[in-house]
Amino acid sequence: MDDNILDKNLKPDENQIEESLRPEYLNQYIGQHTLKDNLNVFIEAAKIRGEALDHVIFHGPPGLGKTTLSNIIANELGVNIRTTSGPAIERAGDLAAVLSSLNTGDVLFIDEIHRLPRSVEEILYSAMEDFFIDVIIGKGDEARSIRIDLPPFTLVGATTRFGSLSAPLRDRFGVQLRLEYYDLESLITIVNRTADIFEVVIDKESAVELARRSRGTPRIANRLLRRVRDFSIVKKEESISLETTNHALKVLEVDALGLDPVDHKIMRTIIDVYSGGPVGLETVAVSIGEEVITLLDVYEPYLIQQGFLERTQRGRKATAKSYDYFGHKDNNALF
Ligand SMILES: Nc1ncnc2c1ncn2[C@@H]1O[C@H](COP(=O)(O)OP(=O)(O)OP(=O)(O)O)[C@@H](O)[C@H]1O
Ligand SMILES: [Mg+2]
Repeated sequence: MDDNILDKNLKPDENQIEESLRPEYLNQYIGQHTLKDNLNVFIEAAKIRGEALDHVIFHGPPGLGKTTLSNIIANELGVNIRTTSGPAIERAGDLAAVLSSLNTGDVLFIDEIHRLPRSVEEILYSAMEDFFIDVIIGKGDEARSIRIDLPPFTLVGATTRFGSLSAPLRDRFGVQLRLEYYDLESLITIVNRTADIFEVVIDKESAVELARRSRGTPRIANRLLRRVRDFSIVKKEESISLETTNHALKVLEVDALGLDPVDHKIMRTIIDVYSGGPVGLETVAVSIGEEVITLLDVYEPYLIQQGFLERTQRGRKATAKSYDYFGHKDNNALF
């Protein structure tokens, strides 16, 4: 398949489509009820107090809505948002420049915040805690440090790897929110909402099927819907049928549980080659020719959540449930 449904790197046109699908306010945001309720209280309280919202960190697997929520925070507060990302900020000076351009109450969104270089991260400590930064001007004997005061602002961070954040950085986020995989009902609502925006009609059972096979992830639900829509258009359907949905998902190699060939390779390797484990994820990655990071961020969390994979001190293990599902000779039958 040339086009991986799970790919995190969006093509330019896809980027635009994602933008067009982003809910702008909290009341349009589907699912994640506990998180939403909490966030709503913090936002309302900040507005009543007339103060900047406490710093917020969103963490969880890709495509669940971290970037979307960061933008929603700025919209709800009625402030400007500056967006950057960990890998984009190479030097302390880059961050100092961004910070000193903020206005009172603004949101600074740092995506992939776990990838900030350490020297840059250290600048954030005083900025987050006491709203100032110390900047070194000049070199050698001439070097001196000057203090720049910052307006109160809200740092919003997003990460797929909460565990990789250093403790000092993590502790400076007063609000720490974890996104969970979406339940079926929320995903059905998301599929129907996206269908409305795309101006396509979809059968009820097709929406359920897409929701069921989208790995609890809105981004995947939206992508699958786009692909299925293409099949439906070619067949000149008035409404996306279940038959077309099933056919498209088969062609896209998405199995009945939303798992793809890489999931299958991971589990088959652990079961067949490593007798069910425990085996290090690095070893599995090498065996199947995928990057460890991809397995860690994208594949493993869902396999664990579905009860197929277990993380132990000595490595990953296949569960009894995974033997039931993946242990067949002919796994192609599952697609
Ligand atoms: N609760 C939701 N309701 C409707 N659409 C949603 C919801 N959450 C996310 N989406 C849609 O899913 C897509 C992916 O969301 P988003 O970009 O916010 O994910 P992310 O967590 O930032 O992912 P990544 O870790 O890859 O950066 C967006 O197009 C967004 O509109
Ligand atoms: Mg994002």
